[in-house]
Amino acid sequence: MATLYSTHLSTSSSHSYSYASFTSKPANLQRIASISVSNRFLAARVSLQSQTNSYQNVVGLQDGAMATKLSPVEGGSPIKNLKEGLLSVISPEESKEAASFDISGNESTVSITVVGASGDLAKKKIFPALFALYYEDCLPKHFTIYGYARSKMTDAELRNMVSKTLTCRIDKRENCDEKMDEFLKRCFYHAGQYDSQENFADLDKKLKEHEGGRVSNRLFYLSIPPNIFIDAVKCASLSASSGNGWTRVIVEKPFGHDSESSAALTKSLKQYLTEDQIFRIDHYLGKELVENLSVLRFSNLIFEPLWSRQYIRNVQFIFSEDFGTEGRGGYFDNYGIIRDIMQNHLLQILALFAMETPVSLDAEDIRNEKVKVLRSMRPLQLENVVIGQYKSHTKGGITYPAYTDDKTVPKDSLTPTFAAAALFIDNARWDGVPFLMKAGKALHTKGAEIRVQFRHVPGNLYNRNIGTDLDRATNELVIRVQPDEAIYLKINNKVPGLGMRLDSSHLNLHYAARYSKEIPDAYERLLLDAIEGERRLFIRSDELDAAWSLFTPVLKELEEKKIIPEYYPHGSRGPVGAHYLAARYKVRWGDL
Ligand SMILES: NC(=O)C1=CN([C@@H]2O[C@H](COP(=O)(O)OP(=O)(O)OC[C@H]3O[C@@H](n4cnc5c(N)ncnc54)[C@H](OP(=O)(O)O)[C@@H]3O)[C@@H](O)[C@H]2O)C=CC1
Ligand SMILES: O=C1O[C@H](COP(=O)(O)O)[C@@H](O)[C@H](O)[C@H]1O
Repeated sequence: MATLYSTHLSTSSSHSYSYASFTSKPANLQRIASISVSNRFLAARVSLQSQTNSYQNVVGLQDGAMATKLSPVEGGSPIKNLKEGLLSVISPEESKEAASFDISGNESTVSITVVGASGDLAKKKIFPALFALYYEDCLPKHFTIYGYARSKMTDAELRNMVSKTLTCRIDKRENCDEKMDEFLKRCFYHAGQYDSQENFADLDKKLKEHEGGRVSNRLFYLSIPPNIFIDAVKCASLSASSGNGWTRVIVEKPFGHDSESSAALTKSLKQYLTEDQIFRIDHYLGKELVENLSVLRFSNLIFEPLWSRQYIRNVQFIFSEDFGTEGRGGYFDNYGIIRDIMQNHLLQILALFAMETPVSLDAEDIRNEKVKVLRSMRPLQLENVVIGQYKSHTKGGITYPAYTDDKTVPKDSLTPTFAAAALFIDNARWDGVPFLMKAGKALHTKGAEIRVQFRHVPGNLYNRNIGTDLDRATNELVIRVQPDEAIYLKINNKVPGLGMRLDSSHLNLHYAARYSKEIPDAYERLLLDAIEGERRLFIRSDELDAAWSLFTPVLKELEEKKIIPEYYPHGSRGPVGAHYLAARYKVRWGDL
């Protein structure tokens, strides 16, 4: 008889939930430590413990119903009987039921506490993402969501607040209202201070009531200002962590202000949590096109051979917003655009872009490669940075405010709302290739993209037809992260006709045209990963240290020397200094 040891998997196929089971228990197997199956990644990681050793193995799954034999495990002598292990995929109905059991066959539950539930991020992103996961049937059978903050609110008031931001997928909308009602019934609120163990102990009691004696797994999402992270972690960990399941904490950025404060934050967090329990979120890593970066590169033969200094002239990471810091000036003024966007979002994308092929898709293998890239980089030099700040601008009778018009920003603030930087990776693959970053608020457009500019064709036969501007004729690969996601490659082609005129065209993978399914929000992917214990898209502490080491010296220098930013009109293309910086490295920004 098959014994159930397992957990759930989620997928978009008809077999949306399944469990893994062994048809017979290998004789010398003491316990199955964990089986995490996710055919989001078409793989299962199986961890086993025998009397003397622990083993891990990753097995492939094919979409839909199938069974996979486990091959002998790595490390030490294989457990012979393990070959008898069989992963089987069952029907959605059976499996939804099975998903609520842990590996020992006990019923389990997940409690998600949004700490800072009254805030902007909770309303805008976290609750809508949790609802989207519920709507897509991705949350476990037994789950409860708690909002926690100091504001006084009843459950009904929280539900009312949350309901205003919930939406259903445009491409589905089936049973939308019904699903929203069901979801809201699973949301509760507990008012408390962030530094009160007593208040968290009260929360613990309420969570236990909902958990009803099942194995309790608890996820805390710290959606609060950074100065209260540690208080909240201390109280949650001492008074409200799970007694018999896992406890994980998602920590929002900023992870410190510089190398020293970041190290101090990590040290304090580790007084109460192990590194495995800390999920440092960078929501750019959850964006669909950022996820696709590795797929594009490592699953297509045509790109990887070109991915080096030999063929790539420069790489550009560009972020722009067409609005200012409205409403967040108080936070922003302490950080500035380099800390807000470059040191985390753009640098994380750069590391993924430039890393060597990881040994596997396992979180540690990927993070190992990313950290190597970061540690091979030269700390940013002052001469390789341009900073700007937006000033007021009147257009069409409307006056757009300056950054310093924000009441929460000091009138004499020098905080950059724009920055451009040139970075270098001193390794064999990327030696001498400029990696340019540009990020700004209150610019003329909103978007995020990666631009890869390839070298000129040597001895170009078509020089005459192209003219003198060789730059315009080089290939460029653009990964448009947002909005209107796309991956396109700029190539040269002949204009049809009897003459020989060259044109530049795009081979375009335009997501809206190619896929009818709505792209999930980054927070959905990351919340689901945290629930499933998948760490691939979260920042490890050594990555964080390496990232701060690159930016801390220049940030200090900018602040100590009180460097005046170049002022640019609200709604413009930003400071002209960014063009001089690029030109110094013979680069032209691709977004012009
Ligand atoms: N908003 C966004 O778009 C993004 C936010 N983040 C990060 O996410 C976290 C949450 O952001 P956001 O929701 O905007 O933050 P908020 O400023 O809205 O704060 C969240 C909640 O924390 C409580 N709070 C605020 N200030 C204090 C304080 N000084 N002392 C104690 N409690 C306080 C308030 O709840 P109450 O008074 O009810 O206790 C508030 O509702 C922050 O770390 C932020 O940097 C990251 C990316 C984007
Ligand atoms: O982390 C942050 O990101 C947002 C931009 O995120 P997006 O997903 O809307 O592109 C930015 O506005 C904010 O300043 C920053 O803290």
